[in-house]
Amino acid sequence: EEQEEDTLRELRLFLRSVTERLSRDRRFKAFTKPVDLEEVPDYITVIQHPMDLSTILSKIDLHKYVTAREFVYDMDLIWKNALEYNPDSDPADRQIRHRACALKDTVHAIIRDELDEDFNRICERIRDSR
Ligand SMILES: Cc1noc(C)c1-c1cc(NS(=O)(=O)c2ccccc2)cc(C(=O)O)c1
Repeated sequence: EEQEEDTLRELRLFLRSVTERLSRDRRFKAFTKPVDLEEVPDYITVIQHPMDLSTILSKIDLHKYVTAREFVYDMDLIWKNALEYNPDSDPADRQIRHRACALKDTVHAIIRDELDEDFNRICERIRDSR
C-alpha cells in the first residue's frame, strides 16, 4: 500500500546516494562501467555474472531492489569478480585487487553506519510479503 511505496522510495534515495558517492571516488573508476568485452575479450568466459556501478544505478531506477541486502549482493559481485579475474601478482592485478578490497570495505562501512536497522527490517518485511 502507500506506506510501502513511501518506504521503497526512501530506500531508492539512499541506495542512489551510496552508488553515486562510490562512482565519484577515483579509486573505483574501473568499476563505474561494465568491463569492455572488446578490451577484455575473455572476461565473459571467466566471470558468469558481470556487475558495475552504472548497472546498479539502472537497477535502482527499475525498482529491482526492495532491500539493502539485494543491493549489497550486487555490490559484492563487483569486487568479487575483480578479485577472481585479477588473481596474479603483477602490479596491475594487485592494484585492482586493492581497489576491490577498498570497495568492499567502503560499501559495508556505509551500510553499517548509515542504514537504520528498523528501516531495514521494514524493507525485509515488505520483501517477505511479496
Ligand atoms: C574492472 C575490471 N575487472 O577486470 C578488469 C581487467 C577490469 C578493468 C577493465 C578496464 N578496462 S575497460 O575498458 O573494461 C574499463 C574502462 C573504464 C571503466 C570501466 C571499464 C580497466 C581497468 C582499470 O583498472 O583501469 C580494469
